[in-house]
Amino acid sequence: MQVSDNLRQQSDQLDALLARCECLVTAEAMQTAYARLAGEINQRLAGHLPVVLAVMNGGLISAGQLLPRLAFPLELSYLHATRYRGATTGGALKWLAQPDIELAGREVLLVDDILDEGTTLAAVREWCIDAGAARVWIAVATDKQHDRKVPGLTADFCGVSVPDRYIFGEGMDYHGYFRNLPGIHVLPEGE
Ligand SMILES: O=P(O)(O)OC[C@H]1O[C@H](OP(=O)(O)OP(=O)(O)O)[C@H](O)[C@@H]1O
Ligand code: HPA
Repeated sequence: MQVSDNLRQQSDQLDALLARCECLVTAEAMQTAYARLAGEINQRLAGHLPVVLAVMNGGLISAGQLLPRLAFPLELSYLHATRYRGATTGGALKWLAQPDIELAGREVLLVDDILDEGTTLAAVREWCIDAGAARVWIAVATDKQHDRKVPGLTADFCGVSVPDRYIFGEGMDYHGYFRNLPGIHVLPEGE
């Protein structure tokens, strides 16, 4: 099948943009971070039969990296709550899918790619508590450093701290693209 000129041009533009971007955290450093994160989760949650919820879409990669490293029985599901929707600043949170596992009395581990302002994870945590979760834990691949966080919201398990810039890769997108990139990348200043 022929790729349209328009798609080919967009693909070339994304390649050109990526070539100008800086890699903040290498793929190797992320593998080290996932391994440490999984070790911490193993220590805290082994024996608790937690429900692990991947926060889609971004949490897909973090969950995929962490789950094979978790060495205890757990149940897995997902939810989709989004507020950036392809943009680089967040708006209102929209639920697209709710978890299909009964959470009453369960320990729940939310897995996401980034804790930025915390609006998403605060709302998801609240939803889980309303659904009867006994305790909600938060694991994120990255935690952005700034003072705009939802008060009281912190990650229990964090891979790497990142500066206050729009980042992508390891599940995080730039206008819907680059989630599949290993490592954490940042746009050139001012773009
Ligand atoms: O801490 P916050 O400021 O709320 O931002 C973090 C959230 O933003 C991203 O999701 P997004 O809304 O982009 O949805 P997506 O994962 O489907 O792209 C990311 O995956 C987190 O869930
Ligand atoms: O810096 C970011 N990059 C990608 N997705 C995000 N969602 C919240 N913050 C970010």
